[in-house]
Amino acid sequence: MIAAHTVAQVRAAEGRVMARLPAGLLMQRAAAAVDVESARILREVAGGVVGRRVVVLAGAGDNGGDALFAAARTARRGADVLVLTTSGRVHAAGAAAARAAGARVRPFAPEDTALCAEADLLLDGIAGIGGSGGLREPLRPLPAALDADGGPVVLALDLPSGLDADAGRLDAAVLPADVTLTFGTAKPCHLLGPAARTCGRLVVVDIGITGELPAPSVRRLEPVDAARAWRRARPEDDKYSRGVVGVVAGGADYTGAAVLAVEGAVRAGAGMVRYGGPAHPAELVRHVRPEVVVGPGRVQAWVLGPGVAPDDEEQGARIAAALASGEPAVVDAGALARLPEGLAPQHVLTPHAGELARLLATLGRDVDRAAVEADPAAHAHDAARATGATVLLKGTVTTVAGPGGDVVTAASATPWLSTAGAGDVLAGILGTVLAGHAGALAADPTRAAELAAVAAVVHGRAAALAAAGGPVAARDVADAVPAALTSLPGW
Ligand SMILES: NC(=O)C1=CN([C@@H]2O[C@H](COP(=O)(O)OP(=O)(O)OC[C@H]3O[C@@H](n4cnc5c(N)ncnc54)[C@H](O)[C@@H]3O)[C@@H](O)[C@H]2O)[C@@H](O)CC1
Ligand SMILES: Nc1ncnc2c1ncn2[C@@H]1O[C@H](COP(=O)(O)OP(=O)(O)O)[C@@H](O)[C@H]1O
Ligand SMILES: [K+]
Repeated sequence: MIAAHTVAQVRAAEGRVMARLPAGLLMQRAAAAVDVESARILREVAGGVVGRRVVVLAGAGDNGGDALFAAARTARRGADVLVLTTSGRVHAAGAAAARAAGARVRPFAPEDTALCAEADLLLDGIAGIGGSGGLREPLRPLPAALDADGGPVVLALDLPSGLDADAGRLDAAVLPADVTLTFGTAKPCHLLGPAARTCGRLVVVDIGITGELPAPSVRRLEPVDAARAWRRARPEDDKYSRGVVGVVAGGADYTGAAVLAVEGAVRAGAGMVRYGGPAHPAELVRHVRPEVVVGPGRVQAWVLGPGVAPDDEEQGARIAAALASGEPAVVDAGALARLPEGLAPQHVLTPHAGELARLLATLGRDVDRAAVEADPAAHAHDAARATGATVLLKGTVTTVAGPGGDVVTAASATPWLSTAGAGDVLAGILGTVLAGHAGALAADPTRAAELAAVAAVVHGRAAALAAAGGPVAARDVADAVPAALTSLPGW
């Protein structure tokens, strides 16, 4: 898991640690890590450190201070270091250290854009967690100038300048990084889309504040977390204790969605899958999966809505009854258009951006698909708070928001997963995860957010395995789930 903390949480933790340490020690730890990474990058891309061109952009705050002390260390290794200050103010001790080590230090001028583009390595110490409002003039043209092939490796200190540390938004000019070294803990911008895409490879540097940090406000689940959370079959299990998934999916028009949701649930290891729906998809489901039981009975978790038409009264009644039962449920596609009052955290809504925009519009919000894609976490959160349910928003980064404010993400495994029916398979996988943890969810329904992200991690890994770098069909994603599970580190 990668844990991310807000600016307020980081500042509080840093304050407590700094009160007991000599002044400036945390900054030296940050600068030392930047220097080591800089040297590693220079050896990799320029074959060495001595004489290699390093341009350091240093802003007015402590982010600039980190950059200046890092510049001093890298200059002492023999690199050719030019520090360009981007504000009238500069960290005085840092600037003195850089100069004493042989770095040149002067203000940034618009024509320096070309110098930046020619460097082997560009350190971004313009602004960190104190930044706001995007890149300012005269730095705004810089990202476009660096975009060309053969430009420098950009190493961001703490975060790419221009990002708001606490948000996934990307609505202002940002200097995208190839590598981001973040200090103490990740920040929400590193994990939330679309901002996360500008961070490159993320490295969290231990500067000694971990013990003072509270529970993270945003988490990214990794494959090893999915392995830990996945319920294994136990010797004492029977099919009921392993979890029965009830699938209400498909109808006269969309029969395939029923098959795919069922496939997802079966392949993820449900003890039993019960299917509820009209005769035609039911026959198809039985044909593809003879192990499925058609008709009502006890279930531990539901998968509701894939392929259900808005005017399908028969399926609508099954969905309403399932939601009224209070059992954990995946609420997908057609079921999203008929949400009752009184949803709870064990109900996991699984919209894509367009569906979430429609859902929020029914709640009186003035949002469209583009607005959701511009800030997925904020909109998922809004829907979770307004409905009382957990919301898993699909997309490049899968973003799960609980009604209590927690956010859990799963990074994309392959963009080939954006294919018709992939969401139906995810719904089935998640149904099995919820059914397998029905007892834990009864005790603490807020665990649904983490479990939803677990399902997304496994779905993504199955897609990556099945795709093997190329296209993949939804059905193949379901088929790859067992192999995806056994390939998890720590399985
Ligand atoms: N607080 C601490 O204990 C530590 C902080 N560290 C560093 O300090 C940073 C936070 O330092 P500060 O609180 O001084 O804040 P920052 O250095 O992140 O930014 C504040 C300064 O940048 C200017 N600024 C804000 N937005 C800008 C923008 N969009 N473009 C250009 N300039 C902008 C502001 O006018 C202000 O002077 C962290 O991100 C991290 O890099 C590290 O040294 C580790 C320890
Ligand atoms: N660019 C992308 N990169 C990675 N995964 C994606 C991307 N776009 C969508 N996905 C994933 O693909 C799946 C598509 O689901 P969905 O839109 O519901 O499709 P359908 O309704 O056709 O089944 C989701 O799991 C989503 O997270
Ligand atoms: K920065």
